[in-house]
Amino acid sequence: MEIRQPIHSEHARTLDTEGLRRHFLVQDLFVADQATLTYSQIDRIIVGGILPVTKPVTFSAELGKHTGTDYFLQRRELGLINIGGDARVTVDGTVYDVAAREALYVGQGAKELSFASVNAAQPAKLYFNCAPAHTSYPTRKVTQAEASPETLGSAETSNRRTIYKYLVPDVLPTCQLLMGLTQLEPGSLWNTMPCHTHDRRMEVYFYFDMSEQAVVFHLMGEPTQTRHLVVRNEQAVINPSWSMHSGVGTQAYTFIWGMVGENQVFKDMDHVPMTALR
Ligand SMILES: O=C[C@H](O)[C@@H](O)CC(=O)C(=O)O
Ligand SMILES: [Zn+2]
Repeated sequence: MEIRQPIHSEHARTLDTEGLRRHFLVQDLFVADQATLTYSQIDRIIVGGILPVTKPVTFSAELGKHTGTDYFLQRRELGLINIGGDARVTVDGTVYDVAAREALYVGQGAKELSFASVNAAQPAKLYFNCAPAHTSYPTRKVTQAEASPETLGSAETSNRRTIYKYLVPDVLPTCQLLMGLTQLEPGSLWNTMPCHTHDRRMEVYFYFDMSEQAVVFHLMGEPTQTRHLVVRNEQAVINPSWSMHSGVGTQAYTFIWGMVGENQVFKDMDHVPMTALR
């Protein structure tokens, strides 16, 4: 498990390209027959990917050492969204068939988890966020139709997109984790502009559905001290609470957002006036 320390906004201002990438960018999320995990000390979120190909992937007993618990989810909850082929996820003996663009919430206390691809030629790709939890809510699958889609933006401003809210209080209870997926329409390139912060929650963006040539210029930093990261397909960015988060691509793309922190009100955002951006 890779550990990322938290970072002060005054430190972040001083970083060059390599420094920004080292602290905020998560690369190589999907490795065949493995689970990759990056543990950020910002709200103690764990960001990861699971790519089962020739055999099911399980969480090793070693992981409990990192969390100081008997097993990985003893005091944690987990949310995943499948961006690959059909998956079969087994949680303490119960099998969940998780197709492309479906999500699975796994409640605190789940002991035995196994992640398999239904067809090795079209392996499942499970992107997940995992956060400390204080109680156990039921494990449940959420389909895209259940994820209260909301389309906003316009072609004129190149930001026409649909936000699918999978793991939000309107759909199911979680301790703190919120997760969803935003899909841009062809020809639209911008996400989350006009932009916002939410001092009460941190947020991770994971970009995918991109060709090898495509990049997203992910914008972050204090609104008066913006910086950018060049992000490629299937890479994630850790955005601290003080950071705005937005992006513009060379082509349309899709991204998964995940938030943890103080409250679960999706609309609780501090909108940044366009005139304030530097
Ligand atoms: O706090 C909420 C998150 O930043 C995202 O949901 C925003 C987003 O998907 C978008 O505007 O496209
Ligand atoms: Zn946000």
